[in-house]
Amino acid sequence: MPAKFSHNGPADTPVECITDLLTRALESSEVTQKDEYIKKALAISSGLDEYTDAVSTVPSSGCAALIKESFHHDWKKAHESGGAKYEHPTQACAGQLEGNFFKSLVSIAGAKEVLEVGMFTGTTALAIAEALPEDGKVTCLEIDPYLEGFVRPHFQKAGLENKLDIHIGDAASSLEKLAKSGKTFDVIFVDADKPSYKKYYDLIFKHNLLALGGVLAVDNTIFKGESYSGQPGESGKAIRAFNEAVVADPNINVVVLPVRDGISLITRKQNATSDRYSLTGQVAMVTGGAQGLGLSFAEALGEAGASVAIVDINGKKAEAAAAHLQKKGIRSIALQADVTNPDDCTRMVTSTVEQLGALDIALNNAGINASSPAEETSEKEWSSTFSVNTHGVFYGCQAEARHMLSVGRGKIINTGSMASLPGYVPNPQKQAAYNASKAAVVKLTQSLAVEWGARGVNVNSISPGIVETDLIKESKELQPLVEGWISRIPAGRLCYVDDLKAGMVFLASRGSDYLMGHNLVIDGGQNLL
Ligand SMILES: C[S@@+](CC[C@H](N)C(=O)[O-])C[C@H]1O[C@@H](n2cnc3c(N)ncnc32)[C@H](O)[C@@H]1O
Repeated sequence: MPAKFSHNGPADTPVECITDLLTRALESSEVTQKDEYIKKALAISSGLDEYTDAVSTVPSSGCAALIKESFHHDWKKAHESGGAKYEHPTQACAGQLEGNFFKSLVSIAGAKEVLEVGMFTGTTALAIAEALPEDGKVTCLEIDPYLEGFVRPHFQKAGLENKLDIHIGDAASSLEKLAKSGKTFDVIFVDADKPSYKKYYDLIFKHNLLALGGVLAVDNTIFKGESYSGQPGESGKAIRAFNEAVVADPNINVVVLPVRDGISLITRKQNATSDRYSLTGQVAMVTGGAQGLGLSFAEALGEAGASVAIVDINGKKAEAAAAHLQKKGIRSIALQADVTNPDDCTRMVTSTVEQLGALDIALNNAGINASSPAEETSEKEWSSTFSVNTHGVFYGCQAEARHMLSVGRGKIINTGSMASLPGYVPNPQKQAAYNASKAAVVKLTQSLAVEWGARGVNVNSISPGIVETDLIKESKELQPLVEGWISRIPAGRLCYVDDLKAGMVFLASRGSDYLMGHNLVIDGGQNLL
């Protein structure tokens, strides 16, 4: 009797053919026939790994040498002589096919940062390094210090040492340390002690170590069949529990591929709308971020998951603001820069990239607001207003775009003002220079959006209404104006900072990918009356 399969047809895969042959062998009472079935089944199973290796790309000479050395190293002696922590089994080396698999995965994912949990002799790490771009890195976590000495010379020989970062120690504490550094990874490969898999999985997602759109690959998730058949040992049981927990996680998609001992590919669900507003793993920079609206915007970006560089002309205040964000658990740095100086703008971008690893979001928010009757406005007030509010925004955009265009993505947001709107002029405040400088910001935003949009860089602006700040609450000159303003605001009140924060996150997130050159006016409807 042939075996029965869920598709109701004849055996269709190597495993089904083996199953069919063994079923026939079991049921056959004729010894020669039984042997014949078993031999055929054996030929299929024993030839599979060799065949898949043979018809997949030949590994580089560096990878081939490392695999060979991993299989032939005297691990018993290495352990007994006090070198290696354990007597590693040779089969711990994932081998040629997995090296090939990860090489392809890294290329398909366009990965730059890869994390391997459980390095052993680094054969997969080396294949990954070969596939990474020049500035890519494979970070390897390994508990046995002996293996670092084994692996490094091979990377050196391949000229790839600059792409290797090894952390020796228990993987769980290394993951905690990496999380503190704010790093995220495009591909993570978990292949260490099986009983700790669930712990590693929880740490990876708790600390957002997997970049948005990244892939987590977990090895040995079929675990010699123990995951679904027979009496599993400690590791088999752990893998069973791990697989059950992963498939029940509503936030991810998982597929278990029967590649060698099973590789699970796990990705975050991409269809949740809320995912599009997450800034997890991204790096933002906010000019004029040390106080007021700039600091609130920086807070909003940090609360949505971004690391934040606070840039301000006042370095001390920038440091205090960064410390304030750090206390809230937001990874933050402070940079002193004068946005009216193009060199400072270039430096704030390079320092952010150097210290935080990227620049995904830039908010050009530094601005000044002076008032005077137009007929009396001094040349100094006029030029300083334009110098900070308009020239500073342009120099910022320019420096930011040079970086963002080179990586093909980025979000630039400029702080405009309700005062920029064509049909509205703030009244009775006399601030012609300010109004004109902010109108220029909006036109600049539209122009840059048109120039850079197709190259992956979104440029938009945000124009807040009259925000209820301490300055307004405490100013004797402004207080009498509040009632008049409110009478012309359909929302019936001044704007709260919280009214603006979500708008800022929207402009910074993938949620606004199709929004270009838009001036997001959040003014309670004031410009309509
Ligand atoms: C299966 S091997 C890794 C094979 C490797 N990924 C490859 O592709 O060839 C497992 C490795 O995990 C390491 N390991 C085991 N427990 C660990 C732990 N708690 N923290 C870090 N590494 C650990 C072992 O020393 C061993 O080198």
